[in-house]
Amino acid sequence: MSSPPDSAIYIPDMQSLPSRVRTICCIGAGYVGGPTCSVIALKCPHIKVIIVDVNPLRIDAWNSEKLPVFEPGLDDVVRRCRGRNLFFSTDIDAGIREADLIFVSVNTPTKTSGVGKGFAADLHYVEACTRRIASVATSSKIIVEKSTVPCRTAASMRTILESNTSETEDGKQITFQILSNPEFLAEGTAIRDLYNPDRVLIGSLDTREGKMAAHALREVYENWVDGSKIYETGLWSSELSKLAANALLAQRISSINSLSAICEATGADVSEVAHACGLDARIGPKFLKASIGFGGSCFQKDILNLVYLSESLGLTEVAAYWHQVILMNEYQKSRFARKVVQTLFNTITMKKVAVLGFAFKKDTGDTREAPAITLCKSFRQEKAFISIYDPKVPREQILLDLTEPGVVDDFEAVRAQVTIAPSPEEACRDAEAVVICTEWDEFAQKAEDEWRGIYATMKKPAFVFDGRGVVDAQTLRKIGFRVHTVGKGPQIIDPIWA
Ligand SMILES: NC(=O)c1ccc[n+]([C@@H]2O[C@H](COP(=O)([O-])OP(=O)(O)OC[C@H]3O[C@@H](n4cnc5c(N)ncnc54)[C@H](O)[C@@H]3O)[C@@H](O)[C@H]2O)c1
Ligand SMILES: O=c1ccn([C@@H]2O[C@H](COP(=O)(O)OP(=O)(O)O[C@H]3O[C@H](CO)[C@@H](O)[C@H](O)[C@H]3O)[C@@H](O)[C@H]2O)c(=O)[nH]1
Repeated sequence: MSSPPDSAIYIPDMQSLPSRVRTICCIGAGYVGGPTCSVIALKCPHIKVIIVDVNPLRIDAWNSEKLPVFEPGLDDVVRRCRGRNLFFSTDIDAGIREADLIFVSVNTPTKTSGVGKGFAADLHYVEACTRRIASVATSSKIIVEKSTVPCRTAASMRTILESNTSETEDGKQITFQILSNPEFLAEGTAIRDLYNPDRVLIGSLDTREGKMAAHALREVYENWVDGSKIYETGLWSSELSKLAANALLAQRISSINSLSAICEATGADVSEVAHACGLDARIGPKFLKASIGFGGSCFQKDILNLVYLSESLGLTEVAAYWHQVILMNEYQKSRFARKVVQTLFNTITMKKVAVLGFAFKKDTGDTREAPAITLCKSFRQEKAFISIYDPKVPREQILLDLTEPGVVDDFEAVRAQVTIAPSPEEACRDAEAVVICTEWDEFAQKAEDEWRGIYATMKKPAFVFDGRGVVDAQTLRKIGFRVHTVGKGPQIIDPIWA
């Protein structure tokens, strides 16, 4: 450390922040870090992008022909940049040292033990990255929170970084600026969303250095995003906006799903109700598709996080309000599972149930919080035989998802009860019911003849439970199927009109 000059207040000589970004390191090569930083590499050929991860298998896969994440368009992006200005590596320290700007894009799951268990975000991966950056950085850097984090996480990161800063070789103290830049991509449309985002949010401290750092990140995005779509806010607003956006989106789904229950009981049609409501420009048509419930790694986790934040702030009513969105989602899943059992004469024991689709939505192989898991687990409890077909989810992943952790011999029990079919036709052969859990195009576009073929191989009466509203119920009924579609009740003829 350089010694302070005599009789003067010691002000360390600070190494200024990089004003232009030349090298980016992304810590976390997952569903967000991989696609996001691959697109940055594609759109910014003058920037070197290094994506690092602790998981060597994941990095190997990113460096192979079979990427660890299935996402339409992603293969092409990676093929065009990998080895040019895009690199995947397990050498986290080298990546940190080389970068001017570091994205922290690690997982922030819900805590499973300790204080806040079941609600709060587990921030230990974020903290581990922050400490690693502090201990190995040899130059000033811009640190960007890409992970979804609770409001004020940047303050903790800042404290850790400032308590551990070192000096450059020529004795200048290195500095860090933290930005919040939450990611809004949805899986299945990630590349499209990244090419053409509704907005890019950059939160910074309201200081000269904070604004400079935000400007440097803005310049990266301006290589392909119109400047008017880049919205700069304070750090805490940016962090909270991410949780708020997911809570508002999920709330719409729980709202329409709650209405789907009323539709089923009255004979109203939820797709007509959604369309009628969505025609109001103030409501809008998107995100009003009734389903067996929302899944995915984000909605539930982020709302639980918001609930925990509200509780911690003593805002009990606010916490209860948002918690209801999750409770409604649980209700929707269990309501659908109950409907299957009730319709099949109150028992599915020893019956074969075909499940079409296991991913939490179409165009992804991701099964995190997939409603199909809840449904299949409840069919398992009813002692049904389950045959599952999904075009993208690997067999081992499905078996793992259906195994109860910590239950002795459950893996073998799952294998005895669950089969993974190579096609929808195979899954449905000899089944008593078909349950559609994911809206894959191949189910929606199945021709009448193909359904006829499926019908011929099933036990009779043959039932279809459409949890996504994707099949043409009338055509299927014509073939002979008995069809239940979420949000569509039996036509009740009121005696007045009969
Ligand atoms: N999945 C989505 O669609 C999505 C969208 C927007 C935001 N987010 C948020 O982005 C974050 C990442 O989500 P994801 O789906 O990419 O998670 P993920 O689990 O797919 O990827 C996270 C990666 O981080 C790695 N990692 C963890 N700790 C590390 C460390 N200390 N050093 C190096 N690597 C480490 C893990 O090995 C893993 O590969 C989460 O906070 C999530 O809420 C996710
Ligand atoms: O009208 C709808 C829309 C969606 N869903 C379901 O909701 C879940 C989530 O879908 P979606 O939001 O499209 O996918 P995610 O990849 O989870 O993306 C959400 O979560 C991400 C992670 O935070 C955010 O970045 C995205 O903006 C946000 O849409 C899926 O199970 C969908 O099937 C419905 O049931 N009805």
